[in-house]
Amino acid sequence: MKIAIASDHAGFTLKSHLAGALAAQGHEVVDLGPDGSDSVDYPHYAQPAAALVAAGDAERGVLVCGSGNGVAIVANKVHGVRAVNAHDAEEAEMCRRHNDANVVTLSGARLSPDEADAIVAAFLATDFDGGRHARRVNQITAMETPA
Ligand SMILES: O=C(CO)[C@H](O)[C@H](O)[C@H](O)COP(=O)(O)O
Repeated sequence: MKIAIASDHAGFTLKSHLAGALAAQGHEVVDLGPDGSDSVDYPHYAQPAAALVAAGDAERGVLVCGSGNGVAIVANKVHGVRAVNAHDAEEAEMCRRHNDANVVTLSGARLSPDEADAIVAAFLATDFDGGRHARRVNQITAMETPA
């Protein structure tokens, strides 16, 4: 799977771990930075990664900041992106099954590498349930389209 990944300084260490782990699993990882842990502003990194997902140039996105909240807010500004800050594998599974989330965001401050691996694995492995959930996701998408 082609995966866009990005972070800020507070997510850099976990992002680097995940980029390596995902590549080792055979995924095509597009790392949009940053390249180090110097202080940066998360909108500058989260937006290009989310835009790649929205454009269909990456199937999923993985974003990391200190809390996971800032990058989620940014990603959800991009039309076509449904980003969820997942704290455990069950949340990651459910945001796929019910929300067709295409971006997962993570807390670099609170998650261990093993916890993050489990969240991302569930996020990538789980399909959308469709059905009544598709109707609701379509309602969200309609909100993005000017009348
Ligand atoms: O969590 C974040 C945004 O939601 C960021 O990664 C930062 O950790 C947070 O904004 C604090 O910023 P600082 O410049 O590292 O103090």
